[in-house]
Amino acid sequence: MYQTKKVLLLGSGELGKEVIIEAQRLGLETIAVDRYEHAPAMQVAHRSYCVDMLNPDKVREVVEKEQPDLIVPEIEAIATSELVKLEEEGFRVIPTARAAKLTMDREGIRRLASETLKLPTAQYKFADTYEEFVLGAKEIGFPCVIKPIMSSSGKGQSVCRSEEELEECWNIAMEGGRVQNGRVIIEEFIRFESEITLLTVRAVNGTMFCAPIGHIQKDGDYIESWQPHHMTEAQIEEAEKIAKAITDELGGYGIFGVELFLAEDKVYFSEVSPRPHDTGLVTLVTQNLSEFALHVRAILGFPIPEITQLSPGASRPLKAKTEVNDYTITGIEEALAVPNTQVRVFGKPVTKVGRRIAVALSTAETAEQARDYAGQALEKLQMKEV
Ligand SMILES: Nc1ncnc2c1ncn2[C@@H]1O[C@H](COP(=O)(O)OP(=O)(O)OP(=O)(O)O)[C@@H](O)[C@H]1O
Ligand SMILES: NCC(=O)N[C@@H]1O[C@H](COP(=O)([O-])[O-])[C@@H](O)[C@H]1O
Ligand SMILES: [Mg+2]
Repeated sequence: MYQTKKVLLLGSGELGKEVIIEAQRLGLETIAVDRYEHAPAMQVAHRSYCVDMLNPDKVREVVEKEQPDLIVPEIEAIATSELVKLEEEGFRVIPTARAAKLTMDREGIRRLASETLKLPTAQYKFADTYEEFVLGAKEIGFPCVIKPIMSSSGKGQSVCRSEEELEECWNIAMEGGRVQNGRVIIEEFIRFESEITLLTVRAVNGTMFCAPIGHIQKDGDYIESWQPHHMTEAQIEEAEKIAKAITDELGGYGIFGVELFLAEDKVYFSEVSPRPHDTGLVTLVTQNLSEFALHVRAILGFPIPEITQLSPGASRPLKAKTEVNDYTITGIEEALAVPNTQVRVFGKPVTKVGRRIAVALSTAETAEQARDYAGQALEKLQMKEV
């Protein structure tokens, strides 16, 4: 038998699926874990487990049974305090258990970025009860952005434009979080000109940055991303400075998605994923090493001599419009007739409104042209209930 390292992925969505594929390309043994059966990464891993990852005992049980060389968080909603304990016992958590814990909820990472590192962020307040929330929102002012402290892809997020909308925004947050815990963050609404993800990789040979990825978000979830995004020299310098500061603080090896808002006179830090980023799916077609390949190389302690952007590119996710149990995606053949275009189907077992189920990826001579191609491809793709 070929003897190799064992990677245990906590979270098995579309991003994890690509991580597993890259890990297998380097001969690793892969185990996928998630809260539901038939998750995308489970479909390509050697083995899988379906457990409640917010339950510390369940996380420990799988880790102790499998004895992985690397524990790789893929989603924020994990019992990260247990990861801290497992790390103390000698298991390796990517990038570090502290990074997973701090970014698990918006409070840990926001306080670290703003209060400890003094990075520029939107003003913010936290609230546990409706009364605190009302006071906090009035203090921040309208419009403000409300988010459950533990959620991602915009779940439970809303923009509150006036006092009349407070109750509705609170209810959205209570229903959308990944755990039933009332705490929310209230953020000042930043009128940015554009926003980017600066993929930053910490590897054995140092910290490197990918070309900036521009993106557009709707209801807190990305609907389009492209690379490169045009920035001034001063903006790039500021963005890299912020990304270096936050990733140095989090430490460990791996890729980080540093989310930044570009305003006329300022670059704001928004948040950071200590793992591959959804907007970075575009790197599957633009770079010599995708964000997934970079992550795997970095966590194994292998060198990354250079990150080269081979072509401008763009991505457009296909999001389900309804909640169904049996579905298919039509129009793949037509989408693939668009020049320089690929489609990745995630194979999620069921849909929910707004759930990402596939992505169109295109390259072209310019990011604008690539955006146009990816848009044409997306138009052809449709979720159909069967
Ligand atoms: N304070 C803010 N001001 C203006 N827009 C904001 C603010 N906070 C968030 N947004 C918008 O909402 C988007 C999603 O917010 P955020 O990244 O905090 O949510 P998320 O649920 O963590 O998303 P993901 O997991 O996909 O990164 C941002 O990319 C931005 O477009
Ligand atoms: N913004 C974070 C992000 O995109 N995470 C990706 O989405 C999956 C969850 O999707 P689901 O909610 O459809 O199961 C996660 O497992 C990860 O791959
Ligand atoms: Mg985000």
